[in-house]
Amino acid sequence: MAAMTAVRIDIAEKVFPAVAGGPARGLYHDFRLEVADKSFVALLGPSGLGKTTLLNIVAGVDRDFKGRVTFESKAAPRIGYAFQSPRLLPWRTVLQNVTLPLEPGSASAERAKAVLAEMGLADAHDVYPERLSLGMQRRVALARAFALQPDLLLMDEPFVSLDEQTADRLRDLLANLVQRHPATILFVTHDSREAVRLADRVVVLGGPPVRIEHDVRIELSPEARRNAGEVERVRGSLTSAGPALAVARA
Ligand SMILES: Nc1ncnc2c1ncn2[C@@H]1O[C@H](COP(=O)(O)OP(=O)(O)OP(=O)(O)O)[C@@H](O)[C@H]1O
Repeated sequence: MAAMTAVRIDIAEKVFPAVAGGPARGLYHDFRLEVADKSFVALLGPSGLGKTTLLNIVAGVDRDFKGRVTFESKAAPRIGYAFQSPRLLPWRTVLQNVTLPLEPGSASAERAKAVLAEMGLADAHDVYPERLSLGMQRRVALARAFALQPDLLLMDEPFVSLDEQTADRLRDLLANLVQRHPATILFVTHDSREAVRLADRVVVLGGPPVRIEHDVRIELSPEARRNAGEVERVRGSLTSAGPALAVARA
């Protein structure tokens, strides 16, 4: 049975108007992307192409475009957004940062504590963000995103500017979170290894205007995803695959 679609993105036109004598920037023209329910889709593409703009459009933060974003299940879905920087409130504790976007109540607090425990942060509830390493702050940001139980989770290079070991540990934590709490995820990255390691579908973008150059299904076991050689093999096939060709390997 075909997977249910969670989100249909249809951008007929997205242009940033000219500023200070520079040219207008036409980023999107007749762009379409359908995201299946509970799928983990990595969007891979060069810097400045328009990936963050796409997430902002899907999040409803940027409404200045022609087209529409349709959520199949709900008219008002809950959308989580994890950014390049963790964006924690410095005057709130770790637990307060995670509970803040949730509905007040003991169920929310318990859920926040449970996700923090999954992230190895059970002892850090009362700590203020400035006392945490960047890696730990990123873990809090992930806990905050998952505690929200979003219908759609948007992630914009959430592991950028970390050392490789810390980034890899966070990728493991994210993969474990997704296994336990299945979610529909749109994950922007420059890093094709990261895309293959985490996603079940990698959409390689080119342009401008942004177009889908390759759309590749990744069917790797959790063990294979932790195997650098296996990730490298699939990564190598990403851009050799024709448009909309599936690379499948159990
Ligand atoms: N508010 C804005 N006004 C004008 N131009 C903008 C605005 N926001 C982004 N841009 C331009 O649009 C282009 C796409 O930006 P965007 O941040 O979406 O790219 P990106 O693919 O996410 O890049 P990166 O991977 O470097 O984060 C860039 O050239 C950027 O300078």
